[in-house]
Amino acid sequence: MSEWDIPTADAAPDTTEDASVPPAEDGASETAAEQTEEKGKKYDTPALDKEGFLDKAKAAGWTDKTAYNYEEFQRLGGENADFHAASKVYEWKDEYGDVAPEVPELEAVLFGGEFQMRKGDHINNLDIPVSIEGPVKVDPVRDFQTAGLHPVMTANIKLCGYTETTPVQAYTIPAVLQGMDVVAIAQTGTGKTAGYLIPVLSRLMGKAKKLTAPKPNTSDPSYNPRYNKVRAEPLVVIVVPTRELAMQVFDEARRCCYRSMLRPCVVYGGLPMPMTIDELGKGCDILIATPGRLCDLMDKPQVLTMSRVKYTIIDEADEMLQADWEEELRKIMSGGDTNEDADHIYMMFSATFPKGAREMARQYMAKDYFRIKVGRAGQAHTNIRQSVVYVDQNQKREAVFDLLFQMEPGRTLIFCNSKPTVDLLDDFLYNRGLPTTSIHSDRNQREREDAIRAFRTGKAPILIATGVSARGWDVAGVKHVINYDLPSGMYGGINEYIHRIGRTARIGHQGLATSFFNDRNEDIQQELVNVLIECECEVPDFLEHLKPEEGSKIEFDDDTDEEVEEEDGAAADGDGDAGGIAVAAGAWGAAPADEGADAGGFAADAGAGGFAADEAAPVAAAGW
Ligand SMILES: Nc1ncnc2c1ncn2[C@@H]1O[C@H](COP(=O)(O)OP(=O)(O)OP(=O)(O)O)[C@@H](O)[C@H]1O
Repeated sequence: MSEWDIPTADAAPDTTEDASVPPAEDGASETAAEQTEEKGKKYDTPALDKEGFLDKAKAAGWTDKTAYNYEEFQRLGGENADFHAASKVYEWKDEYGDVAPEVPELEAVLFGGEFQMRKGDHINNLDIPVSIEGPVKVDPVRDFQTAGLHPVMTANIKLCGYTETTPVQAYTIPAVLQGMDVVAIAQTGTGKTAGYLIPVLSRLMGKAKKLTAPKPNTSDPSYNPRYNKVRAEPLVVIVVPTRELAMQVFDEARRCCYRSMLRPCVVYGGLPMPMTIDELGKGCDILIATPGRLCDLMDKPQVLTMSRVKYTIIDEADEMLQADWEEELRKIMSGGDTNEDADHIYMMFSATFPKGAREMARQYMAKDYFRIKVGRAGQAHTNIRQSVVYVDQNQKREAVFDLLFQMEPGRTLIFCNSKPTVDLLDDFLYNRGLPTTSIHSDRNQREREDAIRAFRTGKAPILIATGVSARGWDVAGVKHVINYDLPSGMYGGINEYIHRIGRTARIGHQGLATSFFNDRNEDIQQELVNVLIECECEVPDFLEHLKPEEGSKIEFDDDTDEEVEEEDGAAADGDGDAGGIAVAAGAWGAAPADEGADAGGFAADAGAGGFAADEAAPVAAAGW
């Protein structure tokens, strides 16, 4: 095997025998045919019957395909069955002191799952220089034990198996503990969720008794949701753009809140409203929500009040700052009965943060908010081996079928740009004996939850999805992401590409991302080449002409902010103080710059709190 942890199949299947070239799906023009000959390959799949394809898939090591079980769906109550939102959380009783006892059964569910992600062997490849800007210096924390966290939180982190902070966590933890508004940008799969949950929840743990609203004892057998329910008065609101991400953040919050007084709840579209109201009625300190459902609930003051909220966190913030969500976001940030006191802290997180979104974010944040950027906004990392192959439009189905036999079977995520393409490709691969499932926004909530569960557990290791639904997904063991359709401009462009490929190679694992390119994708070809070069991946021959000249720098459209330069100028005219600290901190895990550096590996001396030797590096250079 190469230095990559991505095993290929022993031998690529022989696709030349019994070849029958499938007819073009649409009337391919002569030009397209010529281009296919020039750049792309014709995929000649053996003509097999259904059984033949099934045998081929099994021989390659793919598991049996399992049809979606509609009978089981009905048996479980169809749309009224229990949803992920009803998953068990720690039940706090009044008689506990500050720390509640362990509950081994729940602990096994929360922390012992075989499908929970553990950090991989290539975590050092995430050692990417961090730049920060803020009103005060922040000492990065390298390990959780010395981070000043509540003992219950430290214990929960240990149960999660986290030993060291990731670069983004190293700065978010102390910044939040100091009570600052935060914007953080860091690569996909680098622990941004824990980066906000850990410090926020830890900070609340010490004060929960004082701050939280009274909750009923739901573990009491006499608890009756009809009579005993309370109004939800969350202290923390976390807004995420998709239902699946909401469930995932809820799971991480369930782990972080274990043995604490804080009760997490999740609400999202597709959940029956009575069930949502019942769950909130059990008491809610940490509310994870999709924006539409949250706004609906804000209109029901007997169910939810935002008057106690101390922390509002917007995950996948650049997505949430788009015009489509403007109304909802405005309402969530300052509408209704939202607590607008100065003690309300706002945070935004994402792997991509285009300049326009960064400008918009500023209007919601405190004047002196803390900014953390790991590498460049929208940068991928080198644990993802990106490959771009030319595939003519009418060859894509055969190409993806062929590709699935080139790799050792493993969890594979295939992205298409439209819902009909997802459905058609799922049918096509399923009928060829492959264990597929699919997800998009036209599926009902039960189907969506089932599809994700089947993919997570490996029952259906090939998941076909539209890109939009996949932001933030964190599924252990995803070896391969395939962009069946590249996300050209109208489908989110290069930022969408970064989020999609980021479903593999998370937290120190490695993975492969293969993208099918053809003439329809010319609008992102330059940015794609830039990303390939930045991540030290091969640029294919047909894009070679877009490589920058030897010795010249890659230009990323988005990497400088005029607003920051303006801000610098303004500060210079004013009190001469640039409004705080703006530095390029050292590479994570880099060799200490001098003997005084701590073992944490920051490229500066410990006393300087991890700032790099070139501490005076201006913000503009850091690319804010
Ligand atoms: N310090 C840590 N050590 C080991 N694993 C961690 C650590 N922090 C987080 N993780 C795990 O890393 C995985 C990825 O984290 P997370 O989903 O928060 O990434 P992310 O940066 O939000 O990615 P994306 O931008 O794709 O949403 C999760 O499974 C999480 O449990």
